[in-house]
Amino acid sequence: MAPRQLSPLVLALGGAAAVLGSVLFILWKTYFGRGRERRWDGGEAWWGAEPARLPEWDEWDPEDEENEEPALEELEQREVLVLGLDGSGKSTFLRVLAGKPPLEGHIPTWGFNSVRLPTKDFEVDLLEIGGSQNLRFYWKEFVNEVDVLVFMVDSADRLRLPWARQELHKLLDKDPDLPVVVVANKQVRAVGGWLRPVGLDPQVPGRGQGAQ
Ligand SMILES: Nc1nc2c(ncn2[C@@H]2O[C@H](COP(=O)(O)OP(=O)(O)OP(=O)(O)O)[C@@H](O)[C@H]2O)c(=O)[nH]1
Ligand SMILES: [Mg+2]
Repeated sequence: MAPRQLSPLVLALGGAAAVLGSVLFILWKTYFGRGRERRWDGGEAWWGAEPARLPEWDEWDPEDEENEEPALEELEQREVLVLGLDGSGKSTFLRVLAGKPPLEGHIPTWGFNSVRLPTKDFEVDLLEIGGSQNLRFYWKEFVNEVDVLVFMVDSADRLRLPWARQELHKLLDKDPDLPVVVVANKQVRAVGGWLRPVGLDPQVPGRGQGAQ
């Protein structure tokens, strides 16, 4: 029997997904540079660093400029990849970190979304890649480029916890040394525990697990 022909719609969707992936990859490379060396040091918890504070207008004195801290462009950068299934709360997390109110309803991220947070010593770039199924394929391309992975889990979405677990473990297989923070989101709506369903032991040192 002759093999079935792929419909033009399937071909077009496949082509669009491939183009989107390539664009994502090029943008990422342009944005963060190629082959970053991970600068993780367990004793150096840079995310606890004091946020940069801009001076109040009446505090500003031009004579202080010589003693000023390095300009933002001179600061070292840290890259944080924020992944998780669609609807787990990645965009909301980034918005809240950037001091913006959460959006009403779920507006899927069809590519990526980023926030830059200055701290006293570093600039931290957080990059979300959308969690819909056709974008998950590209996640693994980025894990070796970042300093930390934040993996967002919707604690209330119990039916999809095994999928979340599977996706997380695929990423960890790709880079076993990657520092990971698992955020158990939407806990108010969840019933029961969450860490074990995603396959991580809360007692294992070296894998930070955050909970919201
Ligand atoms: N109750 C509750 N709802 C949340 C929380 N965080 C996000 N949401 C809601 O969950 C829905 C999805 O949130 P998003 O931040 O868009 O999810 P996402 O992970 O970025 O989804 P994709 O971009 O599709 O991968 C939205 O309706 C949010 O308002 C939370 O902590 N608690
Ligand atoms: Mg999103």
